[in-house]
Amino acid sequence: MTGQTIGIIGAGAIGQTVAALLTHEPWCTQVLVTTRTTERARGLVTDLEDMRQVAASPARVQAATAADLFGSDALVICPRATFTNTANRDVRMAGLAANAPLIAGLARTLTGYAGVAVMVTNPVDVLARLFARISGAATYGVGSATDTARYRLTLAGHYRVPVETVDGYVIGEHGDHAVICASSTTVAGETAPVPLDLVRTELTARPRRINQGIGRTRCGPAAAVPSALRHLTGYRDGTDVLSVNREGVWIGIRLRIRSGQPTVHPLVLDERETAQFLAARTKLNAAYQQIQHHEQGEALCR
Ligand SMILES: NC(=O)c1ccc[n+]([C@@H]2O[C@H](COP(=O)([O-])OP(=O)(O)OC[C@H]3O[C@@H](n4cnc5c(N)ncnc54)[C@H](O)[C@@H]3O)[C@@H](O)[C@H]2O)c1
Repeated sequence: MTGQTIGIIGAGAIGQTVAALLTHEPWCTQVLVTTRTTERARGLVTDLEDMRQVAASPARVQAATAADLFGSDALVICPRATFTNTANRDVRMAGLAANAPLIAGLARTLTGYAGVAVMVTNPVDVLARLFARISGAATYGVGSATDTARYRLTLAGHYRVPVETVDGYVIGEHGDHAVICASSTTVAGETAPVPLDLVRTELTARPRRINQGIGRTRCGPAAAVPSALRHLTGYRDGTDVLSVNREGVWIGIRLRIRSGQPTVHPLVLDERETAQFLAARTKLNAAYQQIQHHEQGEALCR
């Protein structure tokens, strides 16, 4: 496989961290950065050039416009509209009204994009669907991978075992309707009781703790992006938990990705988990109805 060019839209906490991580990926030869102001994109590019020189990383970095990104192999979409999030529950869904027009405008600019698009902007499942519907691009949302990582860390802490010995997934919405797949979880190869209340509390507490401490979550979610791109660009085969189109609704599920081609790698769910997954689906579909009108409109950033 030849080196890949990755376009990043949005140079905030996530975009900056993703860009820095990508420059260390052996398969990534170029990173294009576009954000709301040219000054911000240039600032990030200059900082990354310095890093590249110090760290001898292979990827070149360049500021770009959204329209320049047509030539890239994959896109990372992580802008955030300016709004104050005052929600205590369903925190990610609170970005729906503000971020939907932004994502719709970008999708119109990138209509016909032939590469893979990875959505990060929240609510990620709903906005991945919006971007895919308008642009026509193969679009995947990242979110459940971070939930899965947090789940494994929590269980490992609870059982006082190395995290590598925990095998279990969080699917569904990246948000309050996340589905903890407790019935299929194993610890050191054995099924183990999952303290669901503790896990739910920690899935909420971890991002809150990060936000209170450093303003924005960045490293964990950003790391999920190169992990997904490694698989989606065909550099390496692997398993991921991504938000994809399941009968019209984008929702987090486990995928096996071989030679860049994802197939659903289903998890066996018990009755409660199945009901929760269906509830998540219903919620995500209802949220999409609120922003579906953005499928009509004008392009941004051309
Ligand atoms: N899916 C996940 O797991 C996950 C995790 C963390 C954050 N997020 C989401 O990612 C998004 C970004 O978060 P952040 O902390 O980096 O935000 P941020 O506020 O730090 O940065 C947002 C960036 O978007 C840029 N921007 C705004 N409008 C733009 C436009 N029209 N075109 C290009 N760039 C534009 C801004 O200039 C800014 O650089 C948020 O929606 C956040 O909720 C998702």
